[in-house]
Amino acid sequence: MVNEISEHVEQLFPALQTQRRDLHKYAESGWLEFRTSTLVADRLEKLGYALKLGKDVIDADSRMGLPSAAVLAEHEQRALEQGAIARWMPHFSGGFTGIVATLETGRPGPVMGFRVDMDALDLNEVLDEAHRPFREGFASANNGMMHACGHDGHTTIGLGLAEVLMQARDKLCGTIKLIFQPAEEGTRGAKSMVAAGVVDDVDYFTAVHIGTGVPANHIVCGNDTFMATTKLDVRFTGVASHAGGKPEEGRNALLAAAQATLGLHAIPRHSGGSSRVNVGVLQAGTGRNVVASSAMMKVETRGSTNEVNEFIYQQALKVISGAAEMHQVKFDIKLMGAAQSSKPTAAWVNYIHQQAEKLGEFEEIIDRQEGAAGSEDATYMMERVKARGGEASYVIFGTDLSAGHHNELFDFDEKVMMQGIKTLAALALNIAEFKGEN
Ligand SMILES: O=C(O)C[C@H](NC(=O)Cc1c[nH]c2ccccc12)C(=O)O
Repeated sequence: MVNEISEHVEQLFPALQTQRRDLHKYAESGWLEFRTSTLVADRLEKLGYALKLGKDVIDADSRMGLPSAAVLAEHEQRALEQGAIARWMPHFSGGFTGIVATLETGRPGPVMGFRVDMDALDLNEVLDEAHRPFREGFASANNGMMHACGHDGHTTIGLGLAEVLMQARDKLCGTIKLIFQPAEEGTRGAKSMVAAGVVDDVDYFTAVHIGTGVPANHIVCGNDTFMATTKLDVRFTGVASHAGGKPEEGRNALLAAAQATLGLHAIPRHSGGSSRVNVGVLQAGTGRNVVASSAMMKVETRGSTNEVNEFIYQQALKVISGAAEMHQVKFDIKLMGAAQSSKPTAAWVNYIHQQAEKLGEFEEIIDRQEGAAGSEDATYMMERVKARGGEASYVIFGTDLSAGHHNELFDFDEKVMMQGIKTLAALALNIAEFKGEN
C-alpha cells in the first residue's frame, strides 16, 4: 500500500508544484483567503468530498483580528478579478473563509482530522532575480501579502492528501475530516472553528507545518510546547495642541505609547517558564509641530505555559494603563488573537513515528522537539480533541529554506509537500496498526 501511495504522490508532483505556485502568487492574508478558499472548495467538491463551508465551520463571534467590512469587500472583489470561482464566494463572503471536507467510508472506524492553514503574512515579497518565486514568475501579485511561512505548501498538502485518500477510499475505514483553516497568523482563526464544533467528533487530530528550522528529510512527530500568546491592538487618545505655543494644553498620546513600549519590554520574566513581549508596530502623531493626540500599537505577549503568558498579559495591562495615566490620555485595548500552549499525546507521536519509519523517506525521525519559540492556534483544536479523550499532534516536515519564516525572501523546497502527503496518507490508511500505546 505504501508503495502505491508513494508512486501516486510522485506522479502528482508537477500538479502539486503548479498548485502551490498559484497559491503563492495570489497570496491572501487572514480572513481574506477568498480566492484560495473558492479554489480549494471547488477542487474538494470535484474529488467527491462532502463540504461544510463558511459559517457552518466558523463561529462568527469567536473570530479575532477580523478586517473591516470595507477591507473584506475590497479583497473579495480583488479575488474575483484574480480568478476566484464566483459560485463559492457567498459561503466565504464577510470573512468566513474556512472549509471542512469529509470522507465517510461507511466502515467502522475513528474520525481522523487533518488540519492545514491557508493564510499569507502581511509582508512585501522581494521582487528580485535572486529570489526564485520572482525569477520563475510566481512571486506575490498582492502588495503587502506574501506566503512567507509555507501555508501555500500546507494548503497544497491538504489538497494532495484529499486526492490520494479519495483514490484509496476503499482501503480506508471510519471518517476523514480535512480542515482548511484561515487566519493562523496572529492566531486568529482556529478558536472560531473549534467554537463551531469542527473537531468535536475527532478522535485523532494531526496538524502540519513545514520548515521552522527542521532540516530537509527530517520529521518532527510531535512539536512540543507551543508558546501561549495574546495579541493586542492598543490605542491612546490625547489632546492635540500647538507644540511651540501651547504644549501644556496637549495630552501626548505619542509619549504615552513610547512609555508603554519601554515598559512592556521591561516586564520582568517569570520563573515558571520562558516568555516574550513584543511591540511590533507603533504609529503616532500627525505633524512635527503638533502634540500628538493619537497613537496605535500592535503588541503581543507569549509564555511557554498558559499561566506564564497570563502573568505577562496582566503585567502588560498594568503598564499600558500606567502609561496612559502618566500622560493623562485615554486608552483602549482590543484582543486581536490568542493561542494556548499544548503538547502532543505520546501514543499519537509513537504512531506517527512508526508510520514515518515504514515510509523510509526520512533521514531522521524526531519524536518531540520544543517549538522554536513559536505559537500556533492549532493548539485550540489539539486541546479540544485531547479534552474528549482523543489523540493529537503537530507534525513538522523539515525542508531547505531560502530564508527564515516571516522573511521577504522565504521559499522552500517543494518536494517536502510529497513527504507530507505520503506521511498523512499513511496515518489514515494504516490506522488499524494504531494501538494507543504510549
Ligand atoms: O503568534 C502567531 O502569530 C503565530 C505564528 N506561528 C508561526 O509562525 C508558526 C510557527 C512558528 N514557529 C514554529 C515552530 C514550529 C511549528 C510552527 C511554528 C508565530 O509564532 O508568530
